[in-house]
Amino acid sequence: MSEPIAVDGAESLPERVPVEVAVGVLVERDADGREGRFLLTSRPAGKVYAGFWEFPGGKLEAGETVEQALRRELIEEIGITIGAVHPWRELVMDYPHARVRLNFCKVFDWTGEFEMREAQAMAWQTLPVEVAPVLPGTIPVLRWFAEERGHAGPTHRETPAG
Ligand SMILES: Nc1nc2c([nH]c(=O)n2[C@@H]2O[C@H](COP(=O)(O)OP(=O)(O)OP(=O)(O)O)[C@@H](O)[C@H]2O)c(=O)[nH]1
Repeated sequence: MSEPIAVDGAESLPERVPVEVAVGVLVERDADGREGRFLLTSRPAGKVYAGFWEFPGGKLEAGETVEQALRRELIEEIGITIGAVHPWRELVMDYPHARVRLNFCKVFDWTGEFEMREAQAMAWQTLPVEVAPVLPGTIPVLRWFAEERGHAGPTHRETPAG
């Protein structure tokens, strides 16, 4: 797996055991199976990085697998029941507040109505992402999308438009 990515302020901290996080990358596909828009949600008020855009998900609870945590989090946070979970990539991020291992899973099928149960916002996006700012841990995912899709140029903006 790749080296951890450190956010400013985290470098001097001692080695920490990562907290496991299940992250859902919900992607729309067309009739030919080509991937299109993906879902970002904003972090709720009161959490670290409030207002930053990320992929929905959250920490594993004791005894849970990534898939179980993802199913639970997506019902709890955005009100949908997901179908098959496709493990995609892993990334360790060192934040000042925590070291996390992000277990990104693609999801192409879900049922239910989207309901932002933590008063977040949601946005279906393509590259380059229009919403800003995005969470540091989201930026590598946008790069992976760019590689998969042959997208050249910026993947996101640093500050909101306007
Ligand atoms: N959900 C999610 N978390 C991410 C992403 N990228 C990323 O670095 N993270 C980090 O992973 C951790 C996830 O924790 P969280 O606060 O969302 O999890 P949770 O819902 O279980 O939180 P809680 O402990 O407040 O109940 C945070 O440190 C967050 O900054 C992402 O794309 N999605």
